[in-house]
This record gives sequence, structure tokens and C-alpha cells, in this order.
Amino acid sequence: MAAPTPNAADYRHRDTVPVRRALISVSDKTGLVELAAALVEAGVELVSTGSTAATIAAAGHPVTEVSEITGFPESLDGRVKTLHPAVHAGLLADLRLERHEHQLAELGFAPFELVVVNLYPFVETVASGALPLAVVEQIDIGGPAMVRASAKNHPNVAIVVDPADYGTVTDAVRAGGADLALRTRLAAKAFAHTAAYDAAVASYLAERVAEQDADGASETAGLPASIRIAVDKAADLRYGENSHQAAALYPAAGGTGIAQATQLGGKEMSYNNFVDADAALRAAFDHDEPAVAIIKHANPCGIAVGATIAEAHAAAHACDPVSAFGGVIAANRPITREAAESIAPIFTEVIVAPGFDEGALEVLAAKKNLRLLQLPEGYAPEVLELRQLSGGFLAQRPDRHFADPATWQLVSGEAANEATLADLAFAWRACRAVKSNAILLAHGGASVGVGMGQVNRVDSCHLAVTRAGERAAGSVAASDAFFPFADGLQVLINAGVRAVVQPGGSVRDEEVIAAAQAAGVTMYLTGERHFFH
Ligand SMILES: NC(=O)c1ncn([C@@H]2O[C@H](COP(=O)(O)O)[C@@H](O)[C@H]2O)c1NC=O
Repeated sequence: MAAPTPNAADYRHRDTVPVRRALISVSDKTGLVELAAALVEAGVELVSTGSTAATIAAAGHPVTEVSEITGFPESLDGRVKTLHPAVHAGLLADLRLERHEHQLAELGFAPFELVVVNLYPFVETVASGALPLAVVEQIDIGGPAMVRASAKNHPNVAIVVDPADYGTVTDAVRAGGADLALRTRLAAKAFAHTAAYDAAVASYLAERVAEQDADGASETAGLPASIRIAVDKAADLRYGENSHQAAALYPAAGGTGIAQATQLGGKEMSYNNFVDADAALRAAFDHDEPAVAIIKHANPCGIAVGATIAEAHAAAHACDPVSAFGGVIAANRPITREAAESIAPIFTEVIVAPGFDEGALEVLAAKKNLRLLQLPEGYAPEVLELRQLSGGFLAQRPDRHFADPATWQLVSGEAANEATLADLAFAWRACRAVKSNAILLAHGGASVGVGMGQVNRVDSCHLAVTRAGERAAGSVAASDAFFPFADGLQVLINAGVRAVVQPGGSVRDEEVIAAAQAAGVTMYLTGERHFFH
């Protein structure tokens, strides 16, 4: 039967609907007993599924098992519990219509005025690394069916999907029932909830398909055929990139990054703070040794590795103390007291790290404005990078590959000794956190001069050697892409750079290599570039 065209004259008005009967089926039992107690006290009859009913009964409250009203036991390992007309007719009857009221009575079913459901933890199960067999079992079917039915029927039913709303709803029940405005708000939230849930399921399966097509190798997998993004607003920000732009944060369910970080102190995070903190993470977490990156305007003004985070911070800061003023710092290890003491005297906007030692928090507590962000456990870079364009999105796999220095091709000068090769490898990794025409000079595991954000490579070379000053002499350099001419390389050579790593591949490679050879400078080609636009 096709959906009927409604005739407005048939509908009776229902604003506040008194709650007589509630259906409760929740995976997350947070606040369940308190909710049940409040509803029972308000005279509401409770109907509930398996372990939800057991939890309510164990707390001493009367509850009817859903199997009693369906006349069927929960079956197929819980795959079928509430999928029955006795439930769904009670959720979908539009009691503004006399004919629905009569039909429901003829069927011998009673309506629900309140439905409380939250779904199987699908996203959390995927994040735990569970096998596909276990993941598929966590695709909730009966739950979303009830949520969608009740949300469609919000002129008659209040649907609650978030324990955070229990207080509001019990207050409304006590006061005589949920009004239409509240039911509509809850319905909008409910559809957003099931949309996000289905988006997560669709994305999970699309990634599996991409992996299948790449023979199971997720790193080289092609891109999924569809990407569903459904995210909820977690917080309004004071403003966006500029004070006249509205902005908000929308963390992705199951994410483990900057959007999920816990703020331990300092002023409210701004839009630009989030962008810079994310860039800082990218830079710091690209190194295996303890590493610190200092970011300004999404570019590193210092990156260093060290035996400790304190040592790495001091070296990163020394790269460009002028630019580091007001910077955002990321560390790939917890912040120690010693590191906090190194950072404290410098005006810094944000520190993001996997943790903060007690001593570090004591030192930084005095800095009331300094934002401290602790990453969630298991932080890992995204497996899919998205960028919004006008009219759509671009998606790509992240730049994770790093050519082993043993595979680099020596094309000029003497082979680097161990220490120089280590510096070249550090510079090569570090330069892929630097935007557009990246030239990064390094010495002793620390950047000493960074050229970035230029529309030609020769200007980046000038910038890097100018920033490095006297430290350019004897340093090594990495260039994220090939030198199109020898001019940029010549700037580095003239400043005293003694070894260079770059991808090669220019039509003028010969000219570039000849300039290095003429100067007796060591040069390696990696055969792969690391643009970061
Ligand atoms: N199959 C069904 O008919 C069904 N009905 C409700 N659920 C889910 O079962 C969970 C609650 O089950 P229990 O009360 O047994 O803990 C809820 O997350 C609810 O969304 C179902 N489970 C999955 O589809």
C-alpha cells in the first residue's frame, strides 16, 4: 500500500502527551536504574528487552519482558527481539487519527508514549580491532527500527537515544508529559543518531571492500566507493579563523585524535588552535624517537628529536625562537616536569601530548591561559584524509611511506657517515610536515632552518638559510620535491650545507647533480617526494 496523502481535517491536535507506557531497550546502561525508578514512581508501565529488563528487575522495579507482549521468545541469538507488530504498531500508531486508535485496539495492542533506546556499540567494536565476525554482530537492527519508528511518530511518541536526556524527559513526565516541541527535538536527535550509526556501518564495509580489492593491504587499498560522514556537534567555538566567522567542533565517532583530546587546563580551544595542534601532531608523531614539533600557522618553526622530550623541546625551540613565540607544541611522549620547565618560560598557546606527568602539571598550572591537551589512548593518524572542496571532497591515503635510507641513491660526493646519514633521515622525515616547497636544514637531530609556504623552491632555500644563519654551515638539507633548477641548491651550497637529500626526477637532474658534484656536496636521491599542500 502506498503512503496515503494526509488530509489535515482528520488530525486531532496532541501537544503534551501523558506517558503511561514506556519501552526501554539499551546497550549502554548508564543511568538506566535511576530512569526506571523515576518512571515507575510517576506511574509509568515499563516494557523492556533481555538484559535491560533484568537490570531494571534486579533494582527492584516492576518491568514487563517484551517477549510477554509479542508472545515470542527472543530468538536467533538476540537478532529478533523487538521486531514484531506488537511493538511496532504500538510505536507507529498515529493517535491523532481516530482510525489508527480503533485499529490498534482491534489488533489488541497498546501504544507507547515514551521509547528509550541506545544501540549496540558498533563504532567501539570496530575501534577495538575486533574481527569482522564480531563486528557484524554489533550491527543493531531492532534498535534503529524502534528509534526510526518512534521518531517518525514524534507527534505521539517521545524517543530518547542519549542518557544525557534522561533528566529532561523524566522532568517532563512528572510534569504531565513531553510536549510536541520536546518530542520534535528528540526526534531530530534520534534520526541524526541512526544516520551516524548507518554511516559508520557503510564506511566500515566500504573500507573492507577497498581492502578486498587491494588483497587485504589497508595501506595501499584504493578508496572506498562511498564515504558517509555523519558527525555531531560537540562544542561551539568562540569563532572561526576570524572573529566574524561562526565555528564549531564535530568529532567523529570512534576517533582518537585532536577532536577527542581531553583539555587539562588553559583557555578554551579556538578554531586555529585545533588546526595548528593537528599539524603539530602530524609533525611530532612522524618520528620514532622522543620528538617535539612547534607549529605556527600550520607550519613547523622547529622540529627535533632527543633522548628526552625536554631535550627535544630545547632543540626544536632553538631552531627559530622568534617564530616559536605564541606557538603550538606537540610531543610524541608524555610531557615531563623537565620538559614543562623548558616550555614554561616561553609564551605558548597549546601543548598537545599523550600525557602530562604530575610534575609537569604542577609546573604548568601557573600558566592559566596555556591550553593542555591530552590525546586519547591509542592515538593513531587517520587512514583516510578528506579535504572539502567547493561542491565536494577530495580523499587520499595518508603519506606514511618512508623510503629506507639504505635504498637512497648516492649521486654526488662521499657517502655520508652514520651521524650525517641519521641527520639526513631526520631531515627527510621532518620536511614532510612542512608546507609547499619545503626546505629543511638540520643538524644533530634538530631543524636549524625551515623554508616553507613559497611558490618557488629557490625562495624557500633563501628563507631556510636566512633563518639558519651561521648554523647553515655544516648542516644537512632535505627538499620535499626535486630541484627544478640548480639555483635553489646553489643557495644551500653557498651557505655551507654539506649534504642534501631530495627525490630527484627533474628533467634537469643532471644540471642539479653537477652543481652538487662541483661543490663536493653529498647528495642522495630518494625516488619519492613528500608534498604537503
Ligand atoms: N533484534 C532486535 O529485535 C533488537 N531489539 C532491540 N535490540 C537492541 O538490543 C539492545 C538491548 O538489548 P538487551 O536489553 O538484551 O541488553 C539495544 O541496544 C537494542 O538496540 C535488538 N538487537 C539487535 O538488532
